[in-house]
Amino acid sequence: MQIAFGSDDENETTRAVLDHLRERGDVDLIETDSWPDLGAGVGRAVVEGRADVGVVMCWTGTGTAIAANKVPGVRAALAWEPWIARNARLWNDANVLAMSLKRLAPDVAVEVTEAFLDETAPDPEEADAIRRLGDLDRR
Ligand SMILES: O=C(CO)[C@H](O)[C@H](O)COP(=O)(O)O
Repeated sequence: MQIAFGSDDENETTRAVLDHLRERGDVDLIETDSWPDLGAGVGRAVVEGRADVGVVMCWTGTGTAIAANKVPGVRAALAWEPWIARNARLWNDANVLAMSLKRLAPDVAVEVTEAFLDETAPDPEEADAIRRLGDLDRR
């Protein structure tokens, strides 16, 4: 699996997530300390096919999620617990995971990341809703 990863700061939580991502696949590190550029850079890596999924982190997780979602084709989801991450994949076909590097403990952030990566395909029952999300990119 190719994973694009970007974080605008570094701490125990980001290091734990990055270590986990490196166990799960090849990591393309997007490096800039500007969170809008970071979110968009990870988003572009995903929609341009250089990565299967992306993971973004900033203090809140929200700024990088918003920036990633500005890239047409990105479905970035902010998650803080595994259930949210898993269902963002299943029900929203999320292709970028966003997390707060300040508010998640390292083990929780790794569990959230694992849940996100473990779900590899959306729920077929959500196909129509996911198609409608794609339509919004084209309006
Ligand atoms: O959480 C964030 C954006 O949502 C940023 O990480 C936070 O605002 C710090 O950014 P900067 O160091 O550029 O001021």
